[in-house]
Amino acid sequence: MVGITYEDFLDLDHEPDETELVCAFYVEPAADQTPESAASRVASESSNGTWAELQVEGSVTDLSATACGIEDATVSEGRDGYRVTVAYPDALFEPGNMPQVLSCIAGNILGMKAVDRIRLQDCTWPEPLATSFPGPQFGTGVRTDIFDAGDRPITATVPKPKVGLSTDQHAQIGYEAWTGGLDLLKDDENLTDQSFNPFEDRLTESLAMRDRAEDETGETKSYLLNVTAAGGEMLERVDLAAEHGCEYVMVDVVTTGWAAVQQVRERCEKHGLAIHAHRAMHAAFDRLPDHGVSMRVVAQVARLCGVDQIHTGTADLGKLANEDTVGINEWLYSDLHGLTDVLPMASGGLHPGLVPELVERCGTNIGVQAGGGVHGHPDGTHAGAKALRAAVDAVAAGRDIEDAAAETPELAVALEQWGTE
Ligand SMILES: O=C(O)[C@@](O)(COP(=O)(O)O)[C@H](O)[C@H](O)COP(=O)(O)O
Ligand SMILES: [Mg+2]
Repeated sequence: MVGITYEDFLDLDHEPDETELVCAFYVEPAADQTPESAASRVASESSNGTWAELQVEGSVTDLSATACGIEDATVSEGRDGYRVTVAYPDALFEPGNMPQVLSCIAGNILGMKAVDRIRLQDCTWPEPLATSFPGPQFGTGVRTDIFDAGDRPITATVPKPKVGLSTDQHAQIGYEAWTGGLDLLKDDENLTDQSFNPFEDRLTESLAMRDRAEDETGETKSYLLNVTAAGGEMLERVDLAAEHGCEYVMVDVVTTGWAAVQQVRERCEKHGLAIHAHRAMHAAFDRLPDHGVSMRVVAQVARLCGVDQIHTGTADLGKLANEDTVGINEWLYSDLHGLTDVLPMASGGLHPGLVPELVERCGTNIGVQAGGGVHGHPDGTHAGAKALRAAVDAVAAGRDIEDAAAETPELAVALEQWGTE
């Protein structure tokens, strides 16, 4: 038997091996703590230690995490902050169980009194753990596997107002957006199965309009159908989406929870459906730079769990606060032990005039969603769609948007209305 205390979880000479999950935390120790004592408490409480000395069998310590790096990283004036690196042994984790992994690295430690602030900033995922998750089926491949978009961004629109439209109105807006050149219709996050626009009616009527639009345009069109609901009900909605010939489902991954996301991934594998991840509530824990869980880690978790597309912000061009859109996108494209990549979706306050700068910052391997930026067009949805598509086509072809506006009056009106900033 050995006695383990917090101090046993600190070893600044420890070199993580390739099987360990390595996490980077931002930590502000409490007044009565040193950086070392705070770091050891982070490693202990996020693996298998606690506040009292424990007498344990030697093998138990094989599951113990190690705080193996402490660097000064003050983010806010007058507050001492540190970048604390913690290495977690593979055996601590249940393969393929994301809630269990998060209960370690983003669990009780976020509420410890030993730290005034703590934020999980980044993870380096080792092969054994990473490959115990399915990853995405399609990723950025949706641009060519589902659409014939080549190297241009795919486009999407959310009917606005967010909720309150009838099923007929919703489907009609879809028709006008699709025939205006957009690839995807997207449900808003709070539109699920309300009486004014019931789920199955919305599904069948929207897909009927989709089929008409495909016939008229000769282009593939699809629908980000929001299946978010309580566990069993959500899986039934996934089955319905497949049954009616939809290529996608949309899930709000944070409000739904990762266990449910993993269930949806399994079901989508069976049907060959792509998963669009919306992230409502993410800002509850990633907005502040010195506490919580970064959007970078949320995106990593979403990729492992198998979403094909995820909202990552507009590189600060839109209406919502964004954290490191470009860095997160690069990670979503990067190699992860052979797991498929993920298509970032830029959304939130976008309009055609912002497309050149968006692509300048994020490249073309993205999705561009505009709700207000399409339906707020002075001439309506169809014109708004034509304007957005013309902007995306022009920028993807390296053309000046003003020149494109000379050929597409709808784009000229949009630029007149909202400018290019
Ligand atoms: O409800 C909205 O605000 C949107 O539909 C955008 O509408 P607009 O195009 O009309 O702005 C999206 O939910 C946000 O973009 C989500 O935020 P994020 O992409 O940052 O996750
Ligand atoms: Mg929305």
